Amino acid sequence: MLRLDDLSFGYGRTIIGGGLTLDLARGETLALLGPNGSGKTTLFKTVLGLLPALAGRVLVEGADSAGWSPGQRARIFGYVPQSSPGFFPFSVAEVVLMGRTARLGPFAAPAAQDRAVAAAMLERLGIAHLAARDFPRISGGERQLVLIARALAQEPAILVLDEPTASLDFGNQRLILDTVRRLSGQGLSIVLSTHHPDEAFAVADKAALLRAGALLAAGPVPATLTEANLSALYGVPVALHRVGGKVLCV
Ligand SMILES: Nc1ncnc2c1ncn2[C@@H]1O[C@H](COP(=O)(O)OP(=O)(O)OP(=O)(O)O)[C@@H](O)[C@H]1O
Repeated sequence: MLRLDDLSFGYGRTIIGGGLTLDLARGETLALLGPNGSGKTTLFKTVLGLLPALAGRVLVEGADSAGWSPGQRARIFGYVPQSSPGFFPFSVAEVVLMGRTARLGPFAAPAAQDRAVAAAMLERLGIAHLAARDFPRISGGERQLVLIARALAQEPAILVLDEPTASLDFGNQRLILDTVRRLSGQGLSIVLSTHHPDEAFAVADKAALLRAGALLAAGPVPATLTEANLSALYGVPVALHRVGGKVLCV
């Protein structure tokens, strides 16, 4: 579905990272981990086409995405950026409907079909009851679900989530992770960044460890999220404990 082929990324002439080769199949979830400033968001923006690749390629089902229009990209990639306060002065239903913009022609207004898709995405995420609520007045966890619904309203093949659980309480973190798991089970490919290896163990099939813009390790979670790799990534001793079928990172 998605292949990063020897990709370099950065801002203008400033290279933040390079030499990345990664693969993501349909329905797979990839967790990207790395210290602050290691280049996770810059990499995401490059994959999404918000920044041009400085070298290498972003391939979607074998096709190089370099020349794609924003509309073409929006039909492949749904993006939920790092959490932001509830600044949209709109209802939840309107925020989700905005996700249909990429599917509309120039100057076209949303049609009944677009409203139906938006409503279906609210249902899919279990938040249909919030439709009429003011987006700025719902909880942080609910807002994150609404933003995921908005990205899904684009009907993308790949969902990119930048630290989707940051600033959420424990229960809402769980809610978002369960949602990620469910969506990948429905065939969506998902790339997410996180500062919590536990989360990668909980939801991801693959992990990529980014240190100073370079891949320290990448591959299936059990082989990649090892004590040695995580200790090297974060520069502190990391121990993994298995408790009730889950892996906890200490
Ligand atoms: N617009 C920009 N121009 C130049 N450099 C930038 C720009 N935005 C970010 N950087 C730099 O790029 C590097 C990587 O930043 P990035 O935000 O991609 O890291 P990150 O891994 O997502 O960090 P965090 O975990 O803290 O969110 C940092 O050194 C940052 O200062």
